[in-house]
Amino acid sequence: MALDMDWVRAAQANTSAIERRAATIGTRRSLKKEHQAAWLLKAITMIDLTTLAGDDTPGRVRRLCAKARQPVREDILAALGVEGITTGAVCVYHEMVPTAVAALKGTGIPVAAVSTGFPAGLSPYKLRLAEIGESVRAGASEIDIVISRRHVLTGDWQALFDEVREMRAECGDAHMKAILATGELGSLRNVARASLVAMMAGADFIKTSTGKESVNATLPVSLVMMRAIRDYHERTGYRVGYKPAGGISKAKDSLIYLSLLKDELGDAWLSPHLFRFGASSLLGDIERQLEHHVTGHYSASYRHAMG
Ligand SMILES: O=C[C@H](O)COP(=O)(O)O
Repeated sequence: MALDMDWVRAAQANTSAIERRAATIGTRRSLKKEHQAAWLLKAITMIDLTTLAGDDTPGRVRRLCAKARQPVREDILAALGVEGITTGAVCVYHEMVPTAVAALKGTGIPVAAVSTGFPAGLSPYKLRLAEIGESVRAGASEIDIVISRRHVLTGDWQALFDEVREMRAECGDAHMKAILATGELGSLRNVARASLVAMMAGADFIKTSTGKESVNATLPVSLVMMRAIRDYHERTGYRVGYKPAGGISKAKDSLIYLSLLKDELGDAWLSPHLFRFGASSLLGDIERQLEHHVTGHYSASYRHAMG
């Protein structure tokens, strides 16, 4: 759609009310026993299993892909009466895309590539756009772009809109997740406005963080972004997905995010098509909790290594 500046300017965020609401989220619901196990299995299907490190190697990426195909030990799944679950996607840097695509061949698990000068988004604009096409041609079917934070910080919504729209066009058939890097946007009001502009420009998902900012996914930010998604759906009929990313490493936290998602956006969003966790180590803790559910014992976390 066109950039609707009246709508963008009208977006506000009452920080103290949002923080109060966020503080109660983890205290209101408690999932036990098989309900907890079922929600944790659901969470696994929504993980973008991620490795974004300078020392990534093909071997590490292949091990991560093996984990994406078989995220939980077979005996634990058998005891739960479940089979055939996988993570939502595997997320890597461009250079690792061909390795991940080959390792996931035939599984239907998509490969997501971080792009556009990730994480800072400050390389030459033309190169940032070209990077998207390179990753799509290498086989990535999901592209996680980073926005120029300065457009938000200077209130240049038109520049942000144009940038995201051009990036969306470069993605072609690939799904685009727009990383807002909320920890660098200065205020929750800016988060609300940037979320709206990214959706107006065609983002399929809005994502909190690269995982490299000093503050990554938080509950207050999630509340603001989910409400922007709800608002956008109510006004346009389009469902945009949500991806909190960075620092989500505990099974308990994943349940809190899913409960917030259900409260704010409803059951339609409880699917990998509309919700993902960007996380490198969350799966290990979830597997550990599932093992505890089945055996009554906790194993050491090193037994649930990711890569
Ligand atoms: O998008 C995903 C993040 O980079 C992962 O962050 P994490 O290593 O804190 O889980």
